[in-house]
Amino acid sequence: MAAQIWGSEKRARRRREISAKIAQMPELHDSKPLPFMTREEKIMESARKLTILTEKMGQIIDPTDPAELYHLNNEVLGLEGNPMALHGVMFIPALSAQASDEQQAKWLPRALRREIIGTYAQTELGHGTNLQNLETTATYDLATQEFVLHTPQITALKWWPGNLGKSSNYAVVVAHMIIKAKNYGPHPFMVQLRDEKTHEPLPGITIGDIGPKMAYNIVDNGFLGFNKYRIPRTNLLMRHTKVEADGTYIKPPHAKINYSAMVHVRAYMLTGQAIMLASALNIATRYSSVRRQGQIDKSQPEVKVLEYQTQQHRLFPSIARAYAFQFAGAETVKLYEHVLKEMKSGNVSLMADLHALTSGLKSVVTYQTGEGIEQARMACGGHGYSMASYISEIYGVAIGGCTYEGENMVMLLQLARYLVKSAALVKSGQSSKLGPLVAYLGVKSEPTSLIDRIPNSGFTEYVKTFQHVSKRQTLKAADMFFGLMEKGEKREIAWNKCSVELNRASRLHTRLFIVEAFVRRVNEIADIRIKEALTDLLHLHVNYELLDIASYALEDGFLSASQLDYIRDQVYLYLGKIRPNAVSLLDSWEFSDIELRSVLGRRDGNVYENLFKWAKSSPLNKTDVLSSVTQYLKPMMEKARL
Ligand SMILES: CCCCCCCC/C=C\CCCCCCCCCC(=O)SCCNC(=O)CCNC(=O)[C@H](O)C(C)(C)COP(=O)(O)OP(=O)(O)OC[C@H]1O[C@@H](n2cnc3c(N)ncnc32)[C@H](O)[C@@H]1OP(=O)(O)O
Ligand SMILES: Cc1cc2nc3c(=O)[nH]c(=O)nc-3n(C[C@H](O)[C@H](O)[C@H](O)COP(=O)(O)OP(=O)(O)OC[C@H]3O[C@@H](n4cnc5c(N)ncnc54)[C@H](O)[C@@H]3O)c2cc1C
Repeated sequence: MAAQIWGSEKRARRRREISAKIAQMPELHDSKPLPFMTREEKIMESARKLTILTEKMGQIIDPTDPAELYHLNNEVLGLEGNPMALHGVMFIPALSAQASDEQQAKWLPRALRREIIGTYAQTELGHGTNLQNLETTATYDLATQEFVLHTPQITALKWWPGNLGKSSNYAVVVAHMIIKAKNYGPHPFMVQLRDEKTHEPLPGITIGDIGPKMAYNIVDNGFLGFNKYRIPRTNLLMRHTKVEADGTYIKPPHAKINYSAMVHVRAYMLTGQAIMLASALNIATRYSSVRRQGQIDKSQPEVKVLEYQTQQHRLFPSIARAYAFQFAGAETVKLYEHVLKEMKSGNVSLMADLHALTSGLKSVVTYQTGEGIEQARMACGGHGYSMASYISEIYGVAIGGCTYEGENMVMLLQLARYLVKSAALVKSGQSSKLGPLVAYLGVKSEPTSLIDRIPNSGFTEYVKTFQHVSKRQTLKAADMFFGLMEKGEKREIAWNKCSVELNRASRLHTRLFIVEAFVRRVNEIADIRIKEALTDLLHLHVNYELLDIASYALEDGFLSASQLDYIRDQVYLYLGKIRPNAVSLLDSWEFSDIELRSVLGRRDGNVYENLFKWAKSSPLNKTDVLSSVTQYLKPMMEKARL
């Protein structure tokens, strides 16, 4: 199963080897539990491990393999981030995709050797989503052949970029490029921020940390201001766009090609989210198979809480989602790598499809991951609320994904643009022009769903039902939009008035893609036992998801009430079937105790001993009487007794 999850036997084996090596290297372990550290201590601890990794990485992993790097990162540095998180996730990808060959030769080897630390500075205090209204300017000075970076007012301060505050000395900065008083829109520039020897900010740069966040606090998200700060013309990233010495602007082959670093993260973060969801579920499911509370049959002893149907219903559909996200994520990364290769050689024809797909997936996956992690936390009762479970930290990090790389509502609306264009093709009889991901919009569906009507139809009728509801909602939302415009509404106003319906269409389309990716994967599996276990999980997935969106299929009578009863019964049937495999389905992800960082979810299952040991090690327990008591509470009580 691990091979299915991680993509191959070899990958699963390598993960085990890497975990085993790390287990033997105490210098790479947390020196004490992270929840007992201050933010400063955590940052220090992370930097300590990071430097050891820079020295020893080659002994543990193949540093050119992103999957091995990611695993090493999760084990050693953990999901709370590290001082170079953005260096790998965005700075290097931005240089790789947007710098010219000559620029790459100058900067990439230095970045890869970690001679310099970089980040991606785009968002500002006043604008994140609406890139067209960023305020930082890069004005070309023809006389010196330099760009002058400037922050005209407080809202133009860069705000949020990870590791910008204290760790990075370089950044890819996105600023509006102005040449001879003409604004060419946001463009990426390579900018040195700090002196390479002293790490002091360079003159003209104001920089710092934005303060503690809901989670992800090892990362020093930062602010940055420029006071007429000059950089050479050749620091504009020039793979696709060029500015010649005389100020001539050469436009890129696609207007949004400079957004590629964002698409990179959107494509890769899906598996990151799947891992966080599976981690939280692993903790909760292990704990639920140890925790005994109450009886189902009063004549019998207390049961493991995992025997309760409500507990299974809380956890198992999310187990199915974690697998589904992992499989959909693997497909998306493949597509991304293909499009990136094409893009580098000038073929931009697939960019729109990739953008639409990743925008939808990013939104649905992060939202459902957050839901699943929070349910996992509640499924642990009181102990879920303790940092000993570590689930609240996992939640805090994962839920950030709903916001970063494009706020979810906004990204769903990006997919909706693509769906509305596709709907227009269908309506004008040009269905043959539809891309493969939306081809179903042009296919006539049966008048009613055939779920429960055709024996041994596998998952086909489920997929057709998802296609039907997605198509119907897309066409309905598009009709509403076109209708408003026909009535004379301005395009943008009409769009806003339909945006809730449009986003519903985007979610349904994305959920269909996720279901199809799961079906495709199960169909490919040769090993009969693995296929059987995943088929059970897929049954739960399609029935649970369909029940969740049933109102869309009921409103036009595509599904009947009796079919809905059947679907509901199937959910209950598969909850029971999955119960014996539940812990194994999560243990198959092979997270080590070091990586999970959860006292509650340790592999040994000694929950109570571990919790008591952990509580005793709390810094508050170093002394029996705290100074808060001697200084305030004791005098208060004494005064009251007089
Ligand atoms: C095995 C390895 C695993 C590695 C895993 C790593 C994963 C790590 C996981 C977890 C760890 C946590 C790590 C945390 C890192 C945090 C990093 C966070 C970094 C950031 O947040 S950076 C800042 C991100 N900011 C945004 O995303 C801003 C969002 N806004 C936008 O993207 C745009 O403004 C917009 C897309 C919303 C609108 O752009 P705009 O220019 O105004 O364009 P429109 O007018 O709306 O559209 C015009 C037209 O363009 C099309 N289009 C837009 N974008 C693209 C694109 N990227 N590609 C192609 N086409 C695009 C759009 O669809 C329109 O087309 P149309 O006119 O409809 O045809
Ligand atoms: C953990 C974390 C890490 C980050 N790292 C980085 C980084 O490394 N580099 C970087 O540059 N940035 C980074 N960011 C910033 C992040 O990319 C932005 O916060 C994000 O893009 C959302 O933009 P915003 O904050 O402007 O939200 P806003 O756009 O102000 O969103 C507020 C609300 O307005 C709604 N809204 C906005 N526009 C529209 C619209 N057109 N239609 C409908 N509704 C709309 C949104 O849906 C939302 O409900 C990070 C953020 C976080 C939380």
